[in-house]
Amino acid sequence: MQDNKMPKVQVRHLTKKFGDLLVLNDISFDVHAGEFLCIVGPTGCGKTTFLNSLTKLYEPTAGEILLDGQPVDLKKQSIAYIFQEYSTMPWLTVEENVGFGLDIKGVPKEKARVLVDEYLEIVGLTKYRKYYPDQLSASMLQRVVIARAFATQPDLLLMDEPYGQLDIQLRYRLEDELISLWQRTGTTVIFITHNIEEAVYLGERILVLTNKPTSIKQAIDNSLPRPRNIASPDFVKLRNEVTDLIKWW
Ligand SMILES: Nc1ncnc2c1ncn2[C@@H]1O[C@H](COP(=O)(O)OP(=O)(O)OP(=O)(O)O)[C@@H](O)[C@H]1O
Repeated sequence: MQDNKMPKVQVRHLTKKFGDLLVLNDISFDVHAGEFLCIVGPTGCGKTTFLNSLTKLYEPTAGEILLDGQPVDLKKQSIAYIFQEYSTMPWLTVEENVGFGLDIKGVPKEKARVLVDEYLEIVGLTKYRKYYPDQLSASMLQRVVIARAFATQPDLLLMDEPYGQLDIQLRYRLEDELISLWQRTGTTVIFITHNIEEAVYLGERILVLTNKPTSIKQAIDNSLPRPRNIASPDFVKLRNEVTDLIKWW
């Protein structure tokens, strides 16, 4: 049986060097099951290196990352990854794109069909299930990617600046949809962004990173009630606190 108190992710003394370049410098933190954690840090501080260490693309120079108390093993544990570039497959329809991760995981066809239907419905794409990516708008493409990630019911969802290129209105809408999916599914999410307002809008906790060699400058709890209002005095106060911590300029 799973220990409910055990953190979902345990990062212990994670250090990563490329040759002589020290990028991640002895980083330790936990992510709780079902938490939405935002990480903000300056350009080039090693956010992608951190995610690549989580997904085992890079071996840490020192330290370790545990998922559910075990060293990450992608054969047994699933990590979904959403980044800025739309990673839809142009030769597959919307429903095939959403089902792709389930196929890879070997989910039986009937169960996969039910999950695809459910997640298409949640993101409002049921009507477009037979469309191909080049027939969709930017927001619809992003919804396909989100539906595909959540449908696999991952142990952990990593998001790397997914809305960095989108216009602001669309970003707000997609952020709200993301929060409602997260609340509905209880998925553990690590969300990386340069955007302080986005981090305060989304995160239950915000890790602020330093410049390279990167360590954690501060972890800030964010218990602002949802839905959050970016113009409310409490929101602005917290956003200013995070901004003050980040003297990148
Ligand atoms: N495979 C690699 N080999 C050598 N150096 C690398 C490698 N990957 C990353 N680096 C270096 O590590 C540092 C951190 O890069 P990384 O891409 O992780 O930063 P980032 O915080 O994600 O950047 P950005 O904010 O631009 O997305 C950079 O100085 C980069 O040049």
